[in-house]
Amino acid sequence: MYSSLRQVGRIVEEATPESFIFVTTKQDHPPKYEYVLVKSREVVAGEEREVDVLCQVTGVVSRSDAYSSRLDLESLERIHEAGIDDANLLCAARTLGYLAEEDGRKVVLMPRRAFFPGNPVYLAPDDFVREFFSYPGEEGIRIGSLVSRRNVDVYLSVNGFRRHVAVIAQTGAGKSYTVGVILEELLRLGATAVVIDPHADYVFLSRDRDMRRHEYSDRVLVFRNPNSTGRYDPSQMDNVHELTVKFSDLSAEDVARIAGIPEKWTNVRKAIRDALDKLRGRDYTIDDLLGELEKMSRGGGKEAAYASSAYNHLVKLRKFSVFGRYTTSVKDEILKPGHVSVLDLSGLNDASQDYIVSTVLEEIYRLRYSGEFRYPVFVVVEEAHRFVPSKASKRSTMSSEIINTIAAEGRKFGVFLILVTQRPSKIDADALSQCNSQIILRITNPSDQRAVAEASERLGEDLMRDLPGLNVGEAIIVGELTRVPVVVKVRRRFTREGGADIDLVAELRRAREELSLASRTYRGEDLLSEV
Ligand SMILES: Nc1ncnc2c1ncn2[C@@H]1O[C@H](COP(=O)(O)OP(=O)(O)OP(=O)(O)O)[C@@H](O)[C@H]1O
Repeated sequence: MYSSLRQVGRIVEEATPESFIFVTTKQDHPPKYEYVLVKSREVVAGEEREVDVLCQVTGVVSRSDAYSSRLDLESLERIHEAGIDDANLLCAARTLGYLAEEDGRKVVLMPRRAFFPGNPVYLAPDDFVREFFSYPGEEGIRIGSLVSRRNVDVYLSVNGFRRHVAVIAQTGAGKSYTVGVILEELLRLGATAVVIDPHADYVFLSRDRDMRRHEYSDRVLVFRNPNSTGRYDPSQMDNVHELTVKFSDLSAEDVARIAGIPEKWTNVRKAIRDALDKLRGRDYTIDDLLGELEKMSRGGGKEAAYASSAYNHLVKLRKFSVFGRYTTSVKDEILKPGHVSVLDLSGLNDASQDYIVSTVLEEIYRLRYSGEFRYPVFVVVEEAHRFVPSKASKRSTMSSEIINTIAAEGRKFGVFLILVTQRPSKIDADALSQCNSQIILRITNPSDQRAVAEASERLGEDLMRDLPGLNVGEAIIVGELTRVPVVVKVRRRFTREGGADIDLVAELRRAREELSLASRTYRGEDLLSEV
């Protein structure tokens, strides 16, 4: 099938259908992550036939008997001078599978029969590798290229998003960048998506890297809360809308929670309830509630003290002008077919963000559940551990229930989650394990590595070991998004990032220029002369 198969080794010692080792050459050995091909005989559709099995190098070891660790340096030098070179090179490889057709679709099957010692190992041709990592036409989205072969593009299965996705990495490893690539592709496919964006990382999605509009600009909407700390000027951007919540829609419990009044402060909470009772039937604002509490605090006794305490907590909320006279409608404004809507929650306290996320997600779910919204919806939740925390953290949030519901039932109603987190050990294990696919970038923290391993059955020990060694923008992808686990260099974004690392050198240079501070480069001689 492949005219120019190049042999790079032979299988030695024990070999199983899952893994084997092969001896290769020192000059030209396949590096770690490289793809190799081994031929095997398997029963496919009732017939035994030869199949080409894709395998991946998981480790490379060189060994020598002559250069023994028991010898001293002089003896080793003598061996070297005598021109003895008995080192050989061994590669460990794991099997990824062979391609077969089932119901007109390409599937990857694992071989059942062992490979045999002595069998040749070939370098896998590019076209063979490509078949594993591509999907026909609109069935795939291009995420990047193979780390080990940059000329082989990697696509994710669009249908793989049906069973939710988790994007996990430590800070700065490239999570938001990767999600940006996915959103670009979803825009191209005309998908409807809502992005929960606590740090205004996605607000420039409508602009290219040079801040120019691109062909999908009109289909990116940004909902900016009045407290946003996002570094963008709405007047210079397209499709920026205000994100607000009608204060009088909040229950007494919601108000107390958002104001940070602990549940056990029942008397203070009651003061809020009493004040709200007096305002019922009116379209009141936070100032009206503060007015009522102030009146109550002027009376005598304990009630006045509780009202005063409630006042002092609530007055801090006033600065969150997100709570106004109008609730931005999910049905009529946020959820627009074929649009990506970014909810910029930056600058709000955790409880306000939590309230907004829970109400927005509940409404999205309702609209899909009832059939009122006819298209599938992708929901990106950045900082997911803050909205759906682990049970062990003993933190309760309003949004965890709806996120767990969507994680468990959403796929039946066409709501698909992309949970993004830098703390997998801090996110609810149930929600994480409902994400059938994981895109995992660099993680060095052992407890986070453990949490990832627990949530993903497909992340074998080999891949686990690779997590700390990934570079920025490199990801291991496992699950239904790909036919076989893959290590990818995520492609460049064409849209502009919102939360990219700042160029500190350039920023300091600008500060020096603006402050007219002289900059001086020290050379070695200068320093010596000063001493
Ligand atoms: N695939 C990539 N190609 C090029 N640059 C990348 C890639 N991925 C990430 N980067 C760069 O690395 C930096 C960190 O990326 P990003 O902001 O996505 O990380 P993060 O994991 O989301 O971090 P945080 O948790 O702090 O938000 C950015 O400056 C970004 O430009």
